[in-house]
Amino acid sequence: MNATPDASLVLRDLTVSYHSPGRPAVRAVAGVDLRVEPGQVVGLVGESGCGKSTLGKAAVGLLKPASGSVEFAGAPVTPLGLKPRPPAQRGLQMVFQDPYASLNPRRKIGEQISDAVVLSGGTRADGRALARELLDRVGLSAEFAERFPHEFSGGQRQRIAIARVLAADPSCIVADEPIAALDASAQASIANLLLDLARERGVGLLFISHDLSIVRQIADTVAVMYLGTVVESGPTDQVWDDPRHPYSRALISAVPRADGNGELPQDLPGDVPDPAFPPSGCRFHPRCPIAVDACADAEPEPTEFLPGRRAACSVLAPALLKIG
Ligand SMILES: Nc1ncnc2c1ncn2[C@@H]1O[C@H](COP(=O)(O)OP(=O)(O)OP(=O)(O)O)[C@@H](O)[C@H]1O
Repeated sequence: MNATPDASLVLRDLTVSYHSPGRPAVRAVAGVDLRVEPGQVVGLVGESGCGKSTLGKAAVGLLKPASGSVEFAGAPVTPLGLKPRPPAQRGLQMVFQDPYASLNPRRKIGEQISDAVVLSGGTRADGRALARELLDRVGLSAEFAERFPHEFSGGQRQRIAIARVLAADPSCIVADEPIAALDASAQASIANLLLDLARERGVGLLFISHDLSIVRQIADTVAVMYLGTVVESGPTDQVWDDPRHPYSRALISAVPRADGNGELPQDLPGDVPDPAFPPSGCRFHPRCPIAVDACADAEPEPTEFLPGRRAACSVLAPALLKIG
């Protein structure tokens, strides 16, 4: 099983909005460009509520874009439920935060893993054989195929969920906080399992997490989100060692939160604004230590100041380009 060579996931100027009665629309993702190449691990980080999950769901077709586009393997991703997915899009799969919710409690896990084989025209016997092989691959016993989800720990269930995704022979996996619900020892092993899949099978991985230290360990490139926009992106080591956008700087020098739920950016005044009422111009300007009056007027375009490195900041742009 090898990933399709052209199986890139490409988000272009993606905007996703939520509409609730009596409330202004919430642009939870506001004009994001992002690319995940085969075999590449892209980390998506940012504080709670910045739009990471919304972006992940739109990337696999669980939410419909308000504007912009999502393409996988050169074709637009079909929103789920509208019409049958083209076979090539079965290669785009999602791993969720809560593995239990994605498993049927009443069916043996071997059957659930084998469904993907049957869906793509194989026999149930082939599916069962593959399920045993994949359970072994994700570090579980092939004998577990005969058991039910409730018999497993959180970390084991996430391995089962990953085995089920692998049965669809994915070329790209969007993993939305796949370790957030797990205990510390399971967190590292699930993150490493996903990383191994990217390396061994050439699977592209969009790894969404508020855990900066895990992202730093496994991601090749990282995108930092703030209030629906990507403010900085680039090779992980470079962004970590030398963040340029004022928000990335604050996030990367972050302190762990007392509730264990990610990190809090340091030295920033105020809270993340309500995305139903985003600030004008640059969404970060009311909290930004280097903002000037003009930042309230125009939204900054991302500037590529070094190959593969972008930051969206009008104040820094001239200096960044000079450095680049
Ligand atoms: N179904 C919904 N209806 C209305 N607003 C929503 C809905 N789901 C999310 N939002 C809002 O969209 C914004 C982005 O939410 P999202 O869950 O994508 O962020 P996140 O970065 O993944 O946060 P978390 O890590 O807490 O899940 C938030 O302000 C959230 O309140």
